[in-house]
Amino acid sequence: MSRSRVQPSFQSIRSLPGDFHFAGTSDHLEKSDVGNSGNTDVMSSSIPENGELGDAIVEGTVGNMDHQVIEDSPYCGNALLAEDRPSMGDEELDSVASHLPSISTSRSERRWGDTTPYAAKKKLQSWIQLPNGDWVLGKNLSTSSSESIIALPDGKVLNVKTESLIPANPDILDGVDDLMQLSYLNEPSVLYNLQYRYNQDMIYTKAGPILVAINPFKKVPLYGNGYIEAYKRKSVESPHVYAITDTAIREMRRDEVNQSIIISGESGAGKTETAKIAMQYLAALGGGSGIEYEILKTNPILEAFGNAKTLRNDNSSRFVSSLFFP
Ligand SMILES: Nc1ncnc2c1ncn2[C@@H]1O[C@H](COP(=O)(O)OP(=O)(O)OP(=O)(O)O)[C@@H](O)[C@H]1O
Repeated sequence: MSRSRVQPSFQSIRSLPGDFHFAGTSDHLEKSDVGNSGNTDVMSSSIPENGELGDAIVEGTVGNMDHQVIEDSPYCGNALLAEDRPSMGDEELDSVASHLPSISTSRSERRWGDTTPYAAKKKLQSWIQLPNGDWVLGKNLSTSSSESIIALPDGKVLNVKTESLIPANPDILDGVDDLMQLSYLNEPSVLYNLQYRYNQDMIYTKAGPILVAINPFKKVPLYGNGYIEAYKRKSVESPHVYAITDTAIREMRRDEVNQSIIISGESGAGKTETAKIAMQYLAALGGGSGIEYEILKTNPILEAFGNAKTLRNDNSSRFVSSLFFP
């Protein structure tokens, strides 16, 4: 898998739903000349709301804190002004930034800032939510506790409220197979990671013990006997329904306790298909008579009677509702 950063055109992610706002709202943006940059929708119905990290404040206990600021600490309140930045390339952006009004705040104000000054100093990137709800990845040029200057991939430079910035993860974490590995676990970072993997047909991603599946609405080369054998032998570790099913069956045998796999998602998310993929794995593990496969083959007949076309799903399962709510 390529670890290079996705091209700028992919770096705008639409946030769903439309009425959802968690950090800054659109009024944090002081320039509204940012157009829509190529959006790619990602299923986000099951994505948790932003878990804002990095709000911790380290308080000194001895002496005068003003003299004890550790510059490299992410909790250091030192604002970084445009003129303080090292000139490592980006000359064009630097010159644009220098024409923007200088942003500076008092030391006491800066001390209580979050990790954003640290991100700016290290020339890290941040997510910014545009008025239309899209997330876009920008490069921190300078920041203070109240305002920051951000360069967008399309070359535009924005002056935004610092509190509206969401820290982005370093490039090396692009496409990690477990969201737990992300340094910053927030909505745009999760969406970006899922989209990055989805673009490479990696529709499964772990979130700790949970498996997140993005419905590909197309055939993906992730199933079949070869894969089943590989997961049985544990020769692959990529997140997969087969891996979840394998763990369940092994733990059932080991602990002699029944196991459950809970599959949830909105209509059309792929629950039924996922359940069928899990049953395919169980049938293969069962080996033996092949009766398992015969049972699985009856699915289309059952679906012909029990499924219905709905607005959200051409093949919506209606069995469960009729079972529990006759
Ligand atoms: N892993 C997959 N690979 C390819 N296509 C898939 C996959 N999962 C789902 N799909 C596609 O999405 C469609 C809807 O999936 P599915 O019927 O499983 O949704 P559901 O969550 O069970 O919906 P409902 O709650 O309405 O029954 C499928 O008919 C199929 O076209």
